[in-house]
Amino acid sequence: MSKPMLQVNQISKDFATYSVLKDISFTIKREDIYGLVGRNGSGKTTLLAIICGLLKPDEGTIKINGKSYDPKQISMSFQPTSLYGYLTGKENLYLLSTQPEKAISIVKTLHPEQSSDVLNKKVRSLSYGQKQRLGLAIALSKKACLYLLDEPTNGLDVLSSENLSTLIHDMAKKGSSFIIASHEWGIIEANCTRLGMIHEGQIIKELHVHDSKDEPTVRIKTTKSVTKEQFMQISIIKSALEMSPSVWHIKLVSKQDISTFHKILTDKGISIEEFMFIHPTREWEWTYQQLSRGESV
Ligand SMILES: Nc1ncnc2c1ncn2[C@@H]1O[C@H](COP(=O)(O)OP(=O)(O)OP(=O)(O)O)[C@@H](O)[C@H]1O
Repeated sequence: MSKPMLQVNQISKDFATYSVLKDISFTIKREDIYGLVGRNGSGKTTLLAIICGLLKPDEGTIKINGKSYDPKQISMSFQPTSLYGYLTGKENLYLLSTQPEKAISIVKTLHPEQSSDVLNKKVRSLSYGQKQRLGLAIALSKKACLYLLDEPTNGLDVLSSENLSTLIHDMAKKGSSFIIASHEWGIIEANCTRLGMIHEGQIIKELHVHDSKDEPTVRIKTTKSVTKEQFMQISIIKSALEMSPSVWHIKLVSKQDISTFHKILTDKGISIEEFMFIHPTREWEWTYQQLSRGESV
């Protein structure tokens, strides 16, 4: 097993009397794309700011490749509000990026058709999404081993989001790691290899996306009402959660069980009118929605 590239050890942070982060620990390996999810105010930005050295934790340590690190090894996405409005996009890149030519090429990659406007117009006349592309280009052009992207798809159109995903994948394949904090499940599903859910100052759940595909979840709608006990008597079912009347999320013990799933249900007298696979990150989306509504999970 490869060694962790990033080690976050027992990080705590209070603002006045409010504990934002409480004893947070997790690790990231080379090429991981780690999705940090949690409702507004859960501490995602605070954690990213601590990891990149902008904010000091009250307790805990951050290590990269087993050593205390130089913040130069980390690149955090640049908020579009930090750009200079009276300069053009290109002038901002020359001022704020350590590799402006690379940043220009990233702007072109994100949205080829609009890149000339984004690079040559004064930033104050650009839309939020166009400024976001400049911010991303500044962050992604820096030579770093870890990239921290805070809400990277805010304001981006579909084309720019898709191109951003391709760019992230390409960089990860070459050895870069990412932490992406986002409320937008499209970017999480398209990219993340691991997820961490932050709630009340702690990471309460972690998911290895690839591993969880071994225990697939299906969403079914039954023609008649079925109880949880009936499902749980079936040996290939690991868990059953009723989402709404007759709509269930069923986790199977193994992906091999998919081929026999229909037949076993039919043998037990359970017929289904709808069936679909659920991507592991989508299961999380429901948990996240429950948390956002203030429900316990
Ligand atoms: N400098 C600060 N001083 C005092 N409180 C702060 C400061 N920065 C953040 N907070 C508080 O810490 C909590 C966590 O904020 P943070 O921005 O980290 O959350 P977040 O998960 O990134 O939220 P969002 O999803 O809305 O971006 C919030 O309650 C916020 O008000």
